[in-house]
Amino acid sequence: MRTWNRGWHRRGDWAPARMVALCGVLARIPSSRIRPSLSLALVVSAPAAPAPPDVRAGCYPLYILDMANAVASSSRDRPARNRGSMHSLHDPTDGVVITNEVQYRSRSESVKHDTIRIINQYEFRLRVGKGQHGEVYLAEDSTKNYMEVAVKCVRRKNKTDRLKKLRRNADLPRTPHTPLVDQLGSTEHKIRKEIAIMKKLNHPHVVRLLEVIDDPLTDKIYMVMEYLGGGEIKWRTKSDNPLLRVDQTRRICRDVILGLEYLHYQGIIHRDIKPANLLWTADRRTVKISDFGVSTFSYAQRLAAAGNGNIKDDDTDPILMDESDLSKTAGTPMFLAPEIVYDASEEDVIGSSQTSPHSSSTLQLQTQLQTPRQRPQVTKAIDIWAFGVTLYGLLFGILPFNAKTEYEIYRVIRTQDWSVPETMGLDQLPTGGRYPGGIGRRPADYRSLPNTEGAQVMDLLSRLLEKNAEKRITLDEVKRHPWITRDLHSPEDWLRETRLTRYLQLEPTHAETDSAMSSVRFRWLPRIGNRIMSTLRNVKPQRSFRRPPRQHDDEKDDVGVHSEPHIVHLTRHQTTTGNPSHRRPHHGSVREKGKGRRPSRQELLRNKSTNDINAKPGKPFEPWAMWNNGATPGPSKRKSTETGLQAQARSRLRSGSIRPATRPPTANVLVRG
Ligand SMILES: Nc1ncnc2c1ncn2[C@@H]1O[C@H](COP(=O)(O)OP(=O)(O)OP(=O)(O)O)[C@@H](O)[C@H]1O
Repeated sequence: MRTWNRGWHRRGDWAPARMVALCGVLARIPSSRIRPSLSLALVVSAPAAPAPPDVRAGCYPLYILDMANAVASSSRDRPARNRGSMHSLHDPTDGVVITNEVQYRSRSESVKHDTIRIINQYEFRLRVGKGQHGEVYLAEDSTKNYMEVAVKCVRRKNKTDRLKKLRRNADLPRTPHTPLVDQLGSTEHKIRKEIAIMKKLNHPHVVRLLEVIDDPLTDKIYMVMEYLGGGEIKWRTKSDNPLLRVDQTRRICRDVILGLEYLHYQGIIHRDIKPANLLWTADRRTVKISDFGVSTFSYAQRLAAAGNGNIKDDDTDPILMDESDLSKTAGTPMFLAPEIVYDASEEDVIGSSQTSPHSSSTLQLQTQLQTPRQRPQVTKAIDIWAFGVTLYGLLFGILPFNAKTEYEIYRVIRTQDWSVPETMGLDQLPTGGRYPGGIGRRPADYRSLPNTEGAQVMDLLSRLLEKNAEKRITLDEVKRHPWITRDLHSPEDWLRETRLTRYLQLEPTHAETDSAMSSVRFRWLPRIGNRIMSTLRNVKPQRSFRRPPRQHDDEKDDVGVHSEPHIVHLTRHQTTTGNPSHRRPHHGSVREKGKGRRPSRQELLRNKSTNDINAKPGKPFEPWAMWNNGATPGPSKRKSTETGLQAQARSRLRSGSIRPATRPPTANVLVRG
């Protein structure tokens, strides 16, 4: 094996015939023996080899895995049982583990006589959600002290894919120019795009992808994510009244703004911001943006946000480069921005005099709404609109634009103004009416706004729900808006501590990824590992998207800079509380397995989010205190904010009924699906 490696490396060329011959040889070697060293060597020692047209999630480890799979899957009859050790790789660019081998097992539970499904190291507990494309399960990672994770199981192909394939001429030859959607089928393309997007993301207010289990021999792809135990944000009662207090809504908004700001910096337009895609952590202190199923990567936006020198190589991933999706109507109708549902046949200046059934009689709105003459560009501003619709929903328990049919909703979004009820939030604060500064007027300077909650939030809403995308408020302005910073002791501190650059400093350096890779991949093959790493370094030149020189950091910025992302998030929150006793010393790169200490569950729960920046020492922040004060449903109703299944999962986990005291590996049955 070593001789081959040396030979390829020295010659530097790559004859296809040699490749075919080699594949034939490799196919006869048990797959467990050829991974991962050979597959890696195949790629890195063949720099001239063109990337195959069906590069999937784009980053080279997947490409590598595809090559390995091409070889491995040629021996389709290999028994699953003989596969040997799991084949997992860390993607050095983002730390997400890519596993291209699935082992299905099951175990009967001694207590309830349930059968536990096990996929690789993940023990499946309960289904916590079901989306359009797949199901999401609560699972536990047996290799990480039974840490809870969410596993999204998605079928590669669905019925519509098959129908589409039948309609197309399936025998047309593939060329490098064949669109990826045609090569992969639209469902698989969507999953791979979602994965490629999620792999780029690492932020405290964005759900983190931990592992992708993608075995070409199975029809499902598994996305292992951090588990958000608090479930979706519940925002309205059955009778369409708000469920959240106004200050709770503001805290949620602050988290979402920070998450969105990061997404946009990464060039990602989420396209489906709505309460159902905002998930609470188990302690309900932090909200994270989830569901990137219809998200799009915009290279132009990434360039504009990050600057040329800061673009990573994986930003040119072919699956991400397809921006044609942007013009398509995707997302949830009531949250769509006017520029998405633009209709050129409509008059461009529309006089509307609509009043919603919820508006007060003093608010007979007469307004001239201008829609642009030309089809406006679809940009990240659509997320800001959707955020505005979300804010409206959280405040009032209803949505600003509604109608009976989808077509009618789009017309309302394009042409009509919105109105407001007299009160907002569960605490029924007065709104003061839709136009605090007079009908149609919006002060240029926030300081001229009346200093009331109602006047400020109306101003923010009217800037978010601005029909002309070019005039819509930017996220940076939203962050500084007086309603967003209203209850902060020091808005300047908050703005400084939540600066985007602070998260970007957490990007792993080459040294960290190198050590992470060598500890995971090449512990048993150091020489090959070193050679591969040095080749990779040449292939992926060092970029400037790294920590800026330390002398420019102020003291607060220093906190958490070297920590592993999950810990750093907490450190950032600890910093925001200003409580130095919570600060965690640096442990160096936690990516180096076994080094540094992982935080205990108690520590994780103790940490606070930006939400509670005002929490006073000794008085723990409790965003859900309202549930206990008698005016609102009692503690048991607290569970109403969880999905039924999540509540069920929680109580079963608490009672211990779904986790035996010991975990004997009884009756491991391989049930390949
Ligand atoms: N990381 C997570 N932690 C906890 N629950 C989750 C997580 N991710 C998703 N869920 C739950 O599963 C549900 C479905 O997940 P998701 O929205 O990602 O699936 P989907 O197929 O993309 O759905 P959609 O139809 O909205 O596109 C969510 O509404 C949420 O309740």
